[in-house]
Amino acid sequence: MSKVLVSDPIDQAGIDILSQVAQVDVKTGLPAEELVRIIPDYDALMIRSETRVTQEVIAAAKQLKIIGRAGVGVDNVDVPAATRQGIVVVNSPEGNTIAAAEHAIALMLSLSRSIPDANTSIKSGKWERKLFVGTEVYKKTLGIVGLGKIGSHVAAVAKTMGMKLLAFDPFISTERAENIGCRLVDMDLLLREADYITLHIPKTPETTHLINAEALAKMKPTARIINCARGGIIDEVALAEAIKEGKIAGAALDVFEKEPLGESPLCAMGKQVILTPHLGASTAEAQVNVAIDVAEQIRDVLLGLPARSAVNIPGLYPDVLEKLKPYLRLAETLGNLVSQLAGGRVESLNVHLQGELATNDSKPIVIAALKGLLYQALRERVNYVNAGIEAKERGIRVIETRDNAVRDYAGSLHLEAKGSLGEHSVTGALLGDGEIHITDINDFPINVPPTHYMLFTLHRDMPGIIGKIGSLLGSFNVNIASMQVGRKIVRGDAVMVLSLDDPLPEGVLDEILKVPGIRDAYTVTL
Ligand SMILES: NC(=O)C1=CN([C@@H]2O[C@H](COP(=O)(O)OP(=O)(O)OC[C@H]3O[C@@H](n4cnc5c(N)ncnc54)[C@H](O)[C@@H]3O)[C@@H](O)[C@H]2O)C=CC1
Ligand SMILES: O=C(O)CCC(=O)C(=O)O
Repeated sequence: MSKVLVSDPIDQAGIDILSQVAQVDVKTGLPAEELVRIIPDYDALMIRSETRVTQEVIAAAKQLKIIGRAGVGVDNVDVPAATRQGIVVVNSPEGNTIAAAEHAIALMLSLSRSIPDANTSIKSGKWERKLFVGTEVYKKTLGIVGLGKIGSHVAAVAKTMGMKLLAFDPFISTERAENIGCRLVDMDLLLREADYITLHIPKTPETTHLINAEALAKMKPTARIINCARGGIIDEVALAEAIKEGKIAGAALDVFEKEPLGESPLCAMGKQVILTPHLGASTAEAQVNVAIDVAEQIRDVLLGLPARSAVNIPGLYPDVLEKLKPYLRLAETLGNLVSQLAGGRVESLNVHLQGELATNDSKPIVIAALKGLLYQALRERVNYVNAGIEAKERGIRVIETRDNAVRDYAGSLHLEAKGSLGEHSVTGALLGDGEIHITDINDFPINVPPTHYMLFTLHRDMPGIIGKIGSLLGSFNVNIASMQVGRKIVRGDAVMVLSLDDPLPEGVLDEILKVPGIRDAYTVTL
């Protein structure tokens, strides 16, 4: 039975799903060295934001197949190291969107009405009404940095509160921003015009200290900033300084450069600063959502199925994935077949997508073909995560061509491998019921389903040759399940494809190659 380690607090709904397929060990608050010590035992790791999955943890995780982050940000996981090791990293891109957006709005309103300090004041027996006169957000300008899932929901809520909306996001169109009710502007203008700024971007090298002393100096002295995205996007030292010097009016932070926060100049500041301990996703609803979302993906991967929100393999929406699944099987089978025909080192792979396959996102199909192509070399070590990297590291050039005209099948796939021992090609398609058929080998038309043991010959089309091969196999007690011949002209070159019930015993291939008229023969195991 598979083993899953849950190293951060996760809702029981997720544990229940994992328990259907695995032994689940919940061990939270593990010191780093303890995680490194026990991780070799586990097939899957489920975390939130506390556990740091470093290169050292990944190097020790010899049988880990998947890391599930019950949340959005995967900055606590060394994703490149996981990818190199073929470990899928999944997250829950939408499970906590509403929670994080509502927390940002709550912080904005708390800042404008000093709610935390007013609460502390009254509970200490005071009645300080004058001290807590606030400002309204109505008709004020909100600058949203990052108009993705959370930023868009913040926009929708802020709009209904009568706020004017500016947005900075270099990766979305003006039209999309306008549909959400935002004016897309550059960062400089947003900093200068906004009364409130809220950050909803990932932490990347480009966004680290995006809000530094220089940016803070551009803001209005009455402006306030909210960070519910990632610590480190704001330079905390520069922020404390800017508030102290009256360059801006205040800030609310849920995330910090170092978590837990510990000592910080921000802690000593009054009602202008509100701090929460990374609570953006901490609602009952969001925790159930992310736990279920990620646990289902871990369960699927442990059962050998693809994950719907993997961050280090081509991302696919579930409905697209469902439609592509049979084609992924086709691509993998053909990749495996063509690598066995090629026999030696493959230098380039031409992937030609035909018909409806050409209209889909082709990246997963190419990855599946590479996974199949590398299977003989890497066996279980190759997967959807590392197939692209492994192919690149082996210097395999991948050429992709496409033709969306529909021919004999709704969609078909043609793979052409060039390598140290020559050139080979295979074409395959799906029948109506999803069954895979090989429709072409080295440009000879055939029509056979792939089977576990197969024999392919290239020979001269001449009387008696089929009988001779049949008798030869019979003499070695190899049973033929089906046989088909493909040729272009009568008595020219031809291919023969045999599905066998048994593997070919050693030495039989040499005997086949001695049969007059046989030019080449290949055994294939799929
Ligand atoms: N405080 C908390 O507990 C939570 C924090 N988060 C964080 O919130 C952030 C946003 O999450 P989502 O909206 O789900 O992500 P998303 O991927 O839907 O949106 C991110 C947006 O940022 C934009 N962006 C990327 N680089 C940018 C740049 N340099 N300048 C401006 N825009 C840029 C992207 O185009 C995208 O539209 C993430 O950092 C996530 O980790 C998410 C959930 C909970
Ligand atoms: O797991 C958490 O509580 C943090 C959520 C978060 O920061 C995220 O989803 O990016």
